[in-house]
Amino acid sequence: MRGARESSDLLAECADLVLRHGDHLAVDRSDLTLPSGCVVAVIGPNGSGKSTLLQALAGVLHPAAGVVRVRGEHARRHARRVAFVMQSVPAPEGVPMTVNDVVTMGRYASRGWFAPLRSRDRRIVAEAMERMEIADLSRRHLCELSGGQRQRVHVAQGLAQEHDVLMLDEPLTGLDITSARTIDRLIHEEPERGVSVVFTTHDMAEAHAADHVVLMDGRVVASGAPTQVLTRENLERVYGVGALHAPRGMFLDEPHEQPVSEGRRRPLS
Ligand SMILES: Nc1ncnc2c1ncn2[C@@H]1O[C@H](COP(=O)(O)OP(=O)(O)OP(=O)(O)O)[C@@H](O)[C@H]1O
Repeated sequence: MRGARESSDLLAECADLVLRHGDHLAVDRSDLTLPSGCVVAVIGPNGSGKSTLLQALAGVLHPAAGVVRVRGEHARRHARRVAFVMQSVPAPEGVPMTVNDVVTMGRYASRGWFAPLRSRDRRIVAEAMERMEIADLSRRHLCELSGGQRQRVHVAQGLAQEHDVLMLDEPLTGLDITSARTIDRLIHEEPERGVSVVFTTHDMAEAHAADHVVLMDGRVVASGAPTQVLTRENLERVYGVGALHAPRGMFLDEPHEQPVSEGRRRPLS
């Protein structure tokens, strides 16, 4: 696989990728190249293969055909360096785990399950909780938290790993503005710390604010800068003509309108 960029600039390369869940074809033959050190948003309708693609990039789903490379390695080999936060994990009933316990589990990926925690591990856990603004909840049980608080706990668990890629499956879905803002800020801060971020979303404004967008519809339909991907033609092809009430600035190929995002970043406020 050879693109315009050198492999060192690339987060991921997929060639002739086919992804299945058992007999079900979820992602048909697709090629994809993702740049490193930036924010990648994966968008598309329900069932279009966004989560499935993320699972393959995270190395937890093996391709039925084709190759997925992350930082030049087979995705499975790179999986240890990926913090993967799944979509709305339910709180386990009757399991008395505190927020601190759950975030600390993030350390086991690199420390192993039985190695005693060192002060560095505790510091990393504390910092992850600070960043997700859940330090005051650290002694609360997971089942006592709201959905948004729980989502922040799971993101903090991902942050507590030694990761160079953060993958988040619909991290903002169903969240109140405080939780969404905290996670949104983190998504856009991570590249400054050398971490690449890939997340799935249904939020068009979040896609506009990303550095790179992948549009899915049972395969990769388009991939590139938001201005190249979020065009009227592409979005109508995937979501259907006239299916969307298009707010001002939704189609980035219509320059007479003011884009939702200006510059690299459009923080939630
Ligand atoms: N574990 C599974 N077993 C069988 N089929 C699955 C499984 N997970 C997903 N699928 C199917 O694979 C296809 C892609 O699903 P996927 O979850 O990747 O879509 P998505 O774009 O993330 O959807 P959503 O926006 O609704 O979360 C869908 O048709 C879905 O029904």
